Amino acid sequence: MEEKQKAAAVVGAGSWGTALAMVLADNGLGVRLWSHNEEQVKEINQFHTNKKYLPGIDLPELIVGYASLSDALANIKHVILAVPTKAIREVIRKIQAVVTSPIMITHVSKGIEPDTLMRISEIIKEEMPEELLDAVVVLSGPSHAEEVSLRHPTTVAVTSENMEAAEEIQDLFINHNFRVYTNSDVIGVEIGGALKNIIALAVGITDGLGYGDNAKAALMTRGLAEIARLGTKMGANPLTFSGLAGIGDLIVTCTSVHSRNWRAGNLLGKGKTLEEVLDSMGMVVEGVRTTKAAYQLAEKYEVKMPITRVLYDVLFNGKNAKDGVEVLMGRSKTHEMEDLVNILDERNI
Ligand SMILES: NC(=O)C1=CN([C@@H]2O[C@H](COP(=O)(O)OP(=O)(O)OC[C@H]3O[C@@H](n4cnc5c(N)ncnc54)[C@H](OP(=O)(O)O)[C@@H]3O)[C@@H](O)[C@H]2O)C=CC1
Ligand SMILES: O=C(CO)COP(=O)(O)O
Repeated sequence: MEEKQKAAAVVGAGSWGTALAMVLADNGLGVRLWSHNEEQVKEINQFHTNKKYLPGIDLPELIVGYASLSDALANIKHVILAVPTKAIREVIRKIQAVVTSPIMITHVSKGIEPDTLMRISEIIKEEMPEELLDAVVVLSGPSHAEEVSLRHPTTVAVTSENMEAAEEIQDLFINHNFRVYTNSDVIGVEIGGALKNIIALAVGITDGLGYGDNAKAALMTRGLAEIARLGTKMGANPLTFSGLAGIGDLIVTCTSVHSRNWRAGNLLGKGKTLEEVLDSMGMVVEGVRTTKAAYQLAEKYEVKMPITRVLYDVLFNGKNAKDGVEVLMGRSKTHEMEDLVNILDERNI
């Protein structure tokens, strides 16, 4: 039975929200799992499953499905926000309309809003009245829901402008299967988590084209270089990109069969259109919108992001994927580290 002081709410019952609800339930918390889909709520409460998003997994009984957001959030301090980036604003507006006392929001989504170029923590702070927001925490890192739900060893990082809040969330989630580190670099953690999806799409494409591991390693390494260049120019700590939210998440997303971004890229590389691919996925492929946002960020911050630019042309301007690889391989010769070193010099790091 849920005790009021030992409960948390997870908003969004997709694969990640449900897997994280399981971690919290394993830690003894009553978890209110909100979904906008009433049928799914019934399934969670009647059968303790969420078959569409985590097939074959039995959910702990401490997880209770809620169709009413105000009931789910009543007397709750900890809210875990687990919807795709494009739904964040809409859902935050719904949350702020029903909460009456301050909440701590932990967001676990990986994206950047195109056009506004805002990170998710910035959107949350813009939409939530200050008096209702205790703190915003970000949880990110190499963590496929499918493996977390099987209680396989997983590591993530949490960050916040309020490090006491980040430590509170570390305590809430950490257990023997799910190890949580703190990191004080909010920009780096959010940029690393969002932009690795672009590179996973690109790796999926080259795998789909039949290129091998050399191409994969090249995209991952040079992809991390361009993520680090942009992130550092935006104010991130460059070391964050060698951590869980940087290289860690890049590795898992570019190499795992679970990755929706890699799978979508793979289908594109095999000749499917973007529309066909997105229709067939049934789950969010964050990297597509993030490619647009990162392309705009590269323009704004005047940072070289060749992989992002080529992927943008493949996704949105009809460029042939093989020609895109030609463009990347045919660029004028350059130094491996010089651009990042120049950015570090500009920032006196
Ligand atoms: N899956 C994973 O392993 C991981 C995912 N993430 C990140 O977590 C975020 C969520 O991803 P994930 O759970 O995988 O996505 P899924 O596609 O698995 O699920 C998304 C969930 O959000 C719901 N949703 C979509 N739009 C709205 C809306 N407007 N209002 C309310 N609910 C909505 C969906 O409902 P419906 O069923 O009706 O579509 C679904 O329940 C993404 O940013 C992703 O990058 C981060 C780490 C790991
Ligand atoms: O972020 C993830 C793993 O850390 C999930 O990646 P996908 O969205 O590509 O499945």
